[in-house]
Amino acid sequence: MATFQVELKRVVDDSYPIEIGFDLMDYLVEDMKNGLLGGKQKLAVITDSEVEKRYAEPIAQKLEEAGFAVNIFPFPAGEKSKTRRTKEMVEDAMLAKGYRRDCGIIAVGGGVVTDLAGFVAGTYGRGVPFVNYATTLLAAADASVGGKTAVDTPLATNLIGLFNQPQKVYLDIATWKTLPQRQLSSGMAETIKHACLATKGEFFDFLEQHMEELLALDPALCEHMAEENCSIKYHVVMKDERESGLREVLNLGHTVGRAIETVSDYRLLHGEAVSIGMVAQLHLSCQMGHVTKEQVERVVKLLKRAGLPTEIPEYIDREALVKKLYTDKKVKNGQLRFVLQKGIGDVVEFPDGSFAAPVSEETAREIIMKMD
Ligand SMILES: NC(=O)c1ccc[n+]([C@@H]2O[C@H](COP(=O)([O-])OP(=O)(O)OC[C@H]3O[C@@H](n4cnc5c(N)ncnc54)[C@H](O)[C@@H]3O)[C@@H](O)[C@H]2O)c1
Ligand SMILES: O=C(O)C(=O)C[C@@H](O)[C@H](O)[C@H](O)COP(=O)(O)O
Ligand SMILES: [Zn+2]
Repeated sequence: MATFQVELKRVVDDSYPIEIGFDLMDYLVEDMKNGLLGGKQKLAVITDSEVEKRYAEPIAQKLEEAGFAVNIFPFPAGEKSKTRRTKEMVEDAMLAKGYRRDCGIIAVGGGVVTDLAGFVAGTYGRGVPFVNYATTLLAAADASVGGKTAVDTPLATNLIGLFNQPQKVYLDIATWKTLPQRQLSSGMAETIKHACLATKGEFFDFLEQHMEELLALDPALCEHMAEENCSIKYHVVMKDERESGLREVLNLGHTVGRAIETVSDYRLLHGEAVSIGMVAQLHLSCQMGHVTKEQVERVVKLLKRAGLPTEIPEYIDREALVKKLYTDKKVKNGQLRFVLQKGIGDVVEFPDGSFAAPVSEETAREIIMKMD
């Protein structure tokens, strides 16, 4: 018998910039000309059917004019496309067009596109570089930053994927003007989540003061919101990229949120599901003495003003919802775990340094059954 030790102490610098502003396509092209994505000349623009004409085509055209070889790989818009099947289809289309390891990927779209394209990038030819060009509030607030990439399976969302950081992220606020109101509200759920878990209430106060103006896309206010969202998210990611502890705070509202998203068969958008999940965690946090009834009401009121649901829809089978909670990635040794809000703008940290509380199935069921 012999034992060898393969020493692979890799020092990786995965740092990257995030550009926030209006109409950022020309900046992307300039960056590409200056060697972003390692100077790769063959580029795959991955997008969805709704975003293709408006944003992916102009980006592809500008890149072609700058001398790059570009093809667009679109898939049908919507969460139901975030699957292994779609990933395979995109990959096969890229293979057929001669894309090999010497290519780069540009994800143009919302969170479904950035999650899927980032996953494709992580496995294509064992990994090629990519950038995210976010075109929804939700992707700008959350999905395009932090390197969680994944696809859904019939069992639940995001079960297959990898941590894979982009080379750069562009948050183009100008794209929000074509977003349907329901999608804008969906992005507002992750924004309110951020306000509930960080900045000690400052960001929450801002959202309370300006919700209607934000939904009406006031430019300066939207820019501030985008910057706050981004700053909250990347500061957490910088401290705990692979979710060994602190990053779990970004999962506030997602224990019930992700479960209800699947049980609704995606009738609920991600942010809508998170909104209902936020209400569930608020009830739990209140029951455990971490938030007051008034604070629960304050958050629920803001979610409603953002156009978000705060009640479990009638068509949801609540017992199925309780079972689905076990697909959550925070589950440890079969134990459900919830991130809990502490007042407004903070979360509960436990003495062992963890950020998710063990919660019995009975307690989780009680909360879910009691909710409106
Ligand atoms: N990786 C992460 O950290 C993270 C964080 C939060 C959410 N997510 C994931 O993000 C996804 C939700 O993202 P989403 O809400 O952006 O969904 P999405 O990508 O499906 O976009 C929503 C809809 O808006 C359309 N659209 C996109 N940009 C548009 C624009 N500018 N104008 C008009 N229509 C536009 C899309 O075609 C789609 O129909 C979920 O799959 C969720 O799991 C990931
Ligand atoms: O970035 C994170 O970490 C998050 O948890 C952000 C969430 O808003 C996002 O929905 C994420 O995709 C959820 O991940 P999962 O690990 O619960 O599947
Ligand atoms: Zn989310």
